[in-house]
Amino acid sequence: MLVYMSREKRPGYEHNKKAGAMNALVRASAIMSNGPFILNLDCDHYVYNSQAFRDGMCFMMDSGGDRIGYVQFPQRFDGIDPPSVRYANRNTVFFDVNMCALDGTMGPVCVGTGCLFRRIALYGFDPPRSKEYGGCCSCCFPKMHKIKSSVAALEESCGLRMADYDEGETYIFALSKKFGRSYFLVNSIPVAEFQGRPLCDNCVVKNGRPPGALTVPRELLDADTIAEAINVISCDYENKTEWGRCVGWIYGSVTEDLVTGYRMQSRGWKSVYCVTKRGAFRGTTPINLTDHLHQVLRWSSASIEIFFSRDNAMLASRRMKFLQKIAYLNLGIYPFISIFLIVYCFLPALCLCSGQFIVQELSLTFLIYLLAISLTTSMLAVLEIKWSGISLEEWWWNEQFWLIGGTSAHIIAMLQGLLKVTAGIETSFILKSMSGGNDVDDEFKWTSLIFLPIVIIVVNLIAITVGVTRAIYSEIPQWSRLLGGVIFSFWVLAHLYPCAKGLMGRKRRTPAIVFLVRPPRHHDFAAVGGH
Ligand SMILES: O=c1ccn([C@@H]2O[C@H](COP(=O)(O)OP(=O)(O)O[C@H]3O[C@H](CO)[C@@H](O)[C@H](O)[C@H]3O)[C@@H](O)[C@H]2O)c(=O)[nH]1
Ligand SMILES: [Mn+2]
Repeated sequence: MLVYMSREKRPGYEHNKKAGAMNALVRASAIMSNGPFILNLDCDHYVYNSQAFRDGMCFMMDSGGDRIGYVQFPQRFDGIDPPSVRYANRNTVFFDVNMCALDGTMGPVCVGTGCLFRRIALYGFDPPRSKEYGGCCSCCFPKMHKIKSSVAALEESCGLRMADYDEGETYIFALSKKFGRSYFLVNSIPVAEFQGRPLCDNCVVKNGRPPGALTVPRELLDADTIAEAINVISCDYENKTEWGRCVGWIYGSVTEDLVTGYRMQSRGWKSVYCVTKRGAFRGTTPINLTDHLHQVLRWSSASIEIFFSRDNAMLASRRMKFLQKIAYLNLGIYPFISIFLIVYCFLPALCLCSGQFIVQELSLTFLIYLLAISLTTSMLAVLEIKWSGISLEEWWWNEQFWLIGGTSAHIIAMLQGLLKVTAGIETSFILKSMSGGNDVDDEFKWTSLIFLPIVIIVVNLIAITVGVTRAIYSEIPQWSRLLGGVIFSFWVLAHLYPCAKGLMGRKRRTPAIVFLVRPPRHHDFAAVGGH
C-alpha cells in the first residue's frame, strides 16, 4: 500500500516543519497500516539497498531487541565530485568513526534520514523491563510513582509503560489525553506494541510474540478508516495533546531528529548503527563551500539551543549511560570550542609579528608537553583511521573542515545563541531554502560566514612576511625562532586551504583577495539578506 499524504496547514496554526509532517504521518499510518516499525527518509534521499529494511528489523525482532528504539543507517551521498570532496561534506569521520563508536555504548544518535524507528518508542513509552535497568522515573512522566500497582504490572508486562494518570482514570482515557481524541489511534497502540515484539520461538525470549501471530490477514480499509486518517492530520488535532512535547517527533529544534533520539535514549531505549556493505540509502547534500557552511551553521545553532534547553545531556535521566551522556553533551558543546580554535589561529601570527614565541623560551618541559600532546593526538587519528577504514585523505579533509567550520559557522552560531539566551534577540540572518538549486553549485557564492577565515588567512600570510623580513634584516637573525613561528602559521594555513580554494569558485576564478578589495556588489549579500 502506497499512500501519498498532504496534511492540513492553516494560518494561525504552527505546522512545525519536518517534525510536524512526521507526526502527521505517524498518526495517519497508525490508522491505516499501523506497522510496528517506521522508516524515515528525507525527500532528498532514496533506497539504494532494499535488503536494508530486513537488516534493520532483524535487530529489533531479535531476542532482547524489544529494547531497541531505533536503528540508524549511515547517510551516503551522490554527486560529490572531486573538487568538492575536500569540504568534507561526506562527513565520513562522523558516519564511520563517531557513530560506530557510539554503537559501543547505548547506540548512535538519531540523524533523521535513514532511521528505522520502533513505533512505540516514538510514541514516548518506556522500553520494556525498564524497571530492571537503572532509574525509575522518566523525564517526561514525573508523576509515574503514583501509578497503581496493578496497572503498573499490566503496563510492565505489555511493555507500554507511560502516563501519569489521576485516580479513577482508565488507561485508555489517560492515553487519549496524550494522543488526542482519536480512539482509533489509541486502540492501535497496543497492537503496534505486540507486533513489534521479538518472536518467541525459545524460552529465553522475554516479552515475545507467539509464532504465527502475525499471519492473520488484515482487514481491508473502509471509508470510516480513511475518514479517521484524515481527521488525525487536521491542523488542530494536536491541540491540548502531548504531540511534539513528549509524544512523537519533538518540536522546537532545527535538529528535531537529534532531540527525538535523545529523548528516547533518555528513557532507556537503545539504538543500533547498521552499516550495510552496499549503502542502504543515498541522498544529496550541499556540495559547495557556502551551502555546506550554511548547513553547518544550522546544525551548530541547533546544538547551542539544545545546550541551553532541558535537553542538555547533563540533565539526562539515570537511565542514560554515562558515556552516552558525554557523547550528547559533546554534540551540544562543540560550537563553544571555536573560541579556542580562533585563538590558536591568531597566536602564531602574533608570535611572528611580535618576535616572541608562544612560550618565553623553548624549555625541555615545554617540548615534552608538546611532544606528548602531538603524539597522543596523532595516535588517536591513527586509531580512528585504522578502525574505521576511512582514507587518510578523508580524515585530513575532515580536520581541515573542522577548523573552517570552527572559525566561521560555529562561532556565529555561538554568538547568535548567546544573544538569544541572554538578551532574547533573535538573529536569523541566514535562512536555508529547500529549493537551493544545483544550478549555481559550481561558482562561489559570497557568504559573510567566510569573513573570519579570510581574515585569519590574510593575517597569517602578513605575519609570515613580517617574520621573514625581520629575520633577514636583523643583525642577529633568530632563525630557529622564526622557524617555530612559521611552522605553526603554515599549519593554520594548511587547514584553511580548502577555504581559499573554495573562494576561487570552479569556473569563475575570482581570487579571494578581489572580494576583499573591491566594493561589495548587491548580489554578494543576496544570499545573506532578507529572502
Ligand atoms: O519544512 C520542512 C523542511 C524540511 N522537511 C523535510 O526535512 C528534510 C531535511 O531537510 P534538508 O533541508 O534536506 O536538511 P538536511 O540538513 O539535508 O537534513 C539533515 O538534517 C535535518 C535536521 O537535523 C534532518 O531532519 C535530516 O533528516 C537530515 O538528513 C527534507 O528532506 C524534508 O523531507 C519538511 O518536511 N518540512
Ligand atoms: Mn538533505
